[in-house]
Amino acid sequence: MTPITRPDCVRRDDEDPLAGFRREFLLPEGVIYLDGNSLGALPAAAPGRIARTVEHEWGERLIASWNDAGWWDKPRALGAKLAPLVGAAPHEVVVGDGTSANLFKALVAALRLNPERHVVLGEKGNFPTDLYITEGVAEIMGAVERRVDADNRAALAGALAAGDVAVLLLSHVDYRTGALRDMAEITRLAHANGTLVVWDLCHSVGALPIELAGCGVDFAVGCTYKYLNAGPGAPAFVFAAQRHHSAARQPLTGWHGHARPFDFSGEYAPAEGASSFLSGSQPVVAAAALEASLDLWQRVDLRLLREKSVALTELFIEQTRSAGLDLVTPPEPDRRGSQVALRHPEGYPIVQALIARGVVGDFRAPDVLRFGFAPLYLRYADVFDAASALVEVVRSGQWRDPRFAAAKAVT
Ligand SMILES: Cc1ncc(COP(=O)(O)O)c(C=O)c1O
Ligand SMILES: Nc1c(O)cccc1C(=O)C[C@H](N)C(=O)O
Repeated sequence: MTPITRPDCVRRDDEDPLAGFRREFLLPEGVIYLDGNSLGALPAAAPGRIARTVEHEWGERLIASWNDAGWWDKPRALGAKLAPLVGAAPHEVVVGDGTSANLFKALVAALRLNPERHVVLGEKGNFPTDLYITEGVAEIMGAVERRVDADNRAALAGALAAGDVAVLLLSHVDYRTGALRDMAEITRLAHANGTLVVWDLCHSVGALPIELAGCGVDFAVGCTYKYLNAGPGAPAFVFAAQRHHSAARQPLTGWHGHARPFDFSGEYAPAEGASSFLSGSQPVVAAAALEASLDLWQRVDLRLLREKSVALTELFIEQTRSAGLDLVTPPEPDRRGSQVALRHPEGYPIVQALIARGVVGDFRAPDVLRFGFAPLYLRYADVFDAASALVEVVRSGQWRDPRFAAAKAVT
């Protein structure tokens, strides 16, 4: 195979149908940002949208904005905008609260829908908040928590076949390895065993097309600050399948999830659709950034996004092969999300040395170097340069410089 050159990559950028989206993000000069799987870049439209919300809607229009600016309905309006990105109907998704809180609500709702069963099946090595929330839910609900290797189909099938699993919680894409799970097949397997499924979409939404309704998923949650670029701590979302709307009962029954909140009634009555998953007042200013981002996402062809994502990850894997690091991410493109994870015992200083050169990836203990590929603002030439930098840092031993072994950063 002829080696790929930088001019080849520049040519691919020239032909890239998604190339124009890069201009819709504000990116620092001289930085190749491969951490959009942790915190996405800033959409150029977001600062203006936030300023309008603050200065006009809040500053001038004050309380009237709950109605006039659509603040009250924002969780539903944003849910409807997000719905096509996850293959759901508009009324099956609401935006609000954080991923952890929504996980809590979805897991309790699922347990209540399957009262004869008492096990919550999670996955070994899932993102810690998923594990901790599951533990908390199990304790409160008098349920039992079990964990399985989500990438071992026989183990998963065996755990489900036990016949006592009320709900299965899995990440669609693993935050550390980047492994993509077969949502359709696993959901089918769970249902065949009488188990409901909650999918965590944090690392797949905005990275690839998702078909929640098509796969028959029961519930799903996800954040909006990674590939969806809504900013740090941006409101999350929750999906509840239409068929569960009448029976599902989430536990944080606040007034924003009430059927008639302005009756100020003393009794709770759930709102229709996924709206019943809302609890209290939502962060309207933060929602403005998400709205700016989702407006941009309405124009994204998810098939092209996935094609480019696969091409970028392929390119990075190919071009870093000579560095000799172990590939943690599945080599088959259809089994990975939009990230590449590599293993090296000195991963931390290697990532720091790369950051010093303007290539921003991250490190996850104990030894994983993670690189996220956001197809809307990354160019093929960026990926080529980042891969060359990694190979050079590893080969030259530059990472041994004592300044790269400094105290570990929080992210
Ligand atoms: C799989 C997964 N779930 C949940 C979260 C975060 O939850 P929260 O948005 O509540 O901090 C993350 C990342 O922070 C994650 O990677
Ligand atoms: N949500 C984060 C935060 O509030 C602080 C720092 C990092 C994050 C992250 O999103 C981490 C990310 N989920 C990960 O996959 O590691």
